[in-house]
Amino acid sequence: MDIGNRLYRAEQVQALDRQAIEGHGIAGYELMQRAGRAAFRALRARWPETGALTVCCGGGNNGGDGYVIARLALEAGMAVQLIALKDPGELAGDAATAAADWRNAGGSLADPEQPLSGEVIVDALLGTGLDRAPAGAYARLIERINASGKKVLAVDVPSGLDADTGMPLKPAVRADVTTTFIGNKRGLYTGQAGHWCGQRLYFDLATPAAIHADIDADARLLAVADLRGWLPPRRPDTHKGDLGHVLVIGGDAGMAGAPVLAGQAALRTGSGLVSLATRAEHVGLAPSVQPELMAHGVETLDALDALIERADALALGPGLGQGEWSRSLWQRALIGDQPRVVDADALNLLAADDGPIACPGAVLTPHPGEAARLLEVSAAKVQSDRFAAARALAERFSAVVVLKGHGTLIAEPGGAVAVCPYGNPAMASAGMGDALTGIIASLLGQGCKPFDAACCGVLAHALAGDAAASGRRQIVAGDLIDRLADILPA
Ligand SMILES: NC(=O)C1=CN([C@@H]2O[C@H](COP(=O)(O)OP(=O)(O)OC[C@H]3O[C@@H](n4cnc5c(N)ncnc54)[C@H](O)[C@@H]3O)[C@@H](O)[C@H]2O)[C@H](O)CC1
Ligand SMILES: [K+]
Repeated sequence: MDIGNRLYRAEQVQALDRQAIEGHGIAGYELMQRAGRAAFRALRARWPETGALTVCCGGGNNGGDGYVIARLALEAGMAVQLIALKDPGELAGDAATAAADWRNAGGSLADPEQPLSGEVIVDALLGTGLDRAPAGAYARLIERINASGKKVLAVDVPSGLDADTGMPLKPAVRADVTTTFIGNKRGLYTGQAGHWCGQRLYFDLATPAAIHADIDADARLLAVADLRGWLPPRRPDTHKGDLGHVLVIGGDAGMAGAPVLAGQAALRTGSGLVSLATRAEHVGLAPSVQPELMAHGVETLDALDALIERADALALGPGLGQGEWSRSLWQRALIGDQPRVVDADALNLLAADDGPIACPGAVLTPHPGEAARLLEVSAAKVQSDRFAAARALAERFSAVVVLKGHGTLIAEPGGAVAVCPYGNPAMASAGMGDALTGIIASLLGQGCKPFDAACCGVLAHALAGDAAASGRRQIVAGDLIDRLADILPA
């Protein structure tokens, strides 16, 4: 796995720093200079015409990185307005060295009350040392940076953003680019992080891979290259019977289309056969929009049992509703031998049930609101630490959990967590969840293990959404489903 796809908490990154310094003899100031060089190069690459910088330096090593950047800019002939929130003479360690080198290169402090004059602002106020909400001069400068309308490069972490959770301890710097070093931070990839980080660039600073040997990543970033490894190989003699039969259960009054979208997505993901168990009055819809789908009106549990019997995987929940009919199907289909996806109203029924029901072999796919109901907390609490929420759900229901939203998380009982860095706001519309349910159910039916099916499904869904959106403001689930074939390698 690419080192940059290993995601860490801030305290783990500090341990990596120590490993590099104490375990491999790379001086801290050498690392700081490499960080400053990497950030400066990224800045020049992104904004090559820039001739003037404003560099905002805090009182620790994040500020130290800023002094390195300021010195490099001076040496490149750029104008540099450096605003220091701590007297450089009071800095310690590597930051003091960086400030001295900046001073020797001709650097001088700007009046902090002057307007921010640079074309690009470098945020080197706070990094992994953030331990409280910015206040006083830090808060005021962060607000000035955000109000400036200038382009912003954040050093290591946007100041004020919690590197573990992706939540801003307001105020936080809103950056166009965030350059992060040595250990990629898990909080840069989920929740609100995309809003505060902008483009995320990771640099290993040429530290030896060995520094990662003794520190287990807290999570991993999904990568496009992972897709092929999860997809069952196709042999020349493969036939539809080899590719699984998915049964989609849902489609109560007013929601006839949800199971159809899930079924279409399952077909596009490679299922051999897809059936729908839905309201009798909805049976005609599926074949009329997708003749490859088989649809059955299920008004008795015997009829459902016969269909479940023939299925290799279930997609339980799209448009299921929460009435008597819904609940009877849900009770029959929630637990069983086949792997299953439990989504939408099937999750709400699960949350309404007294006491958690273990769902071994299942993949639960809540959005933050459904997750909140399942954990009996507020949605804000879920979003305040998505990693903790996803892990708690996986343990509570003994199931793989997909916590949807920006930076979707996939957690399995026992702790492994994957993060999806793809997807876009044009996907915020009804039906996207039904499509994801169908994709994951299809992969389960093709023999993928639940965690792999969830990771592969989330990744394919997000990549198809990016391909379908490509700059548009809004797409519908059908647009995404149509792009799955382009995303999934033969
Ligand atoms: N360690 C290395 O070899 C490298 C580190 N790099 C950079 O260093 C920072 C981490 O530096 P650190 O001094 O630990 O913390 P910060 O600079 O983020 O914070 C400094 C200091 O500020 C105090 N503080 C915390 N929260 C607040 C707040 N809200 N307001 C004011 N002050 C606050 C607290 O005492 C902190 O200790 C890392 O991010 C990298 O940028 C190099 O990049 C690589 C080598
Ligand atoms: K910063």
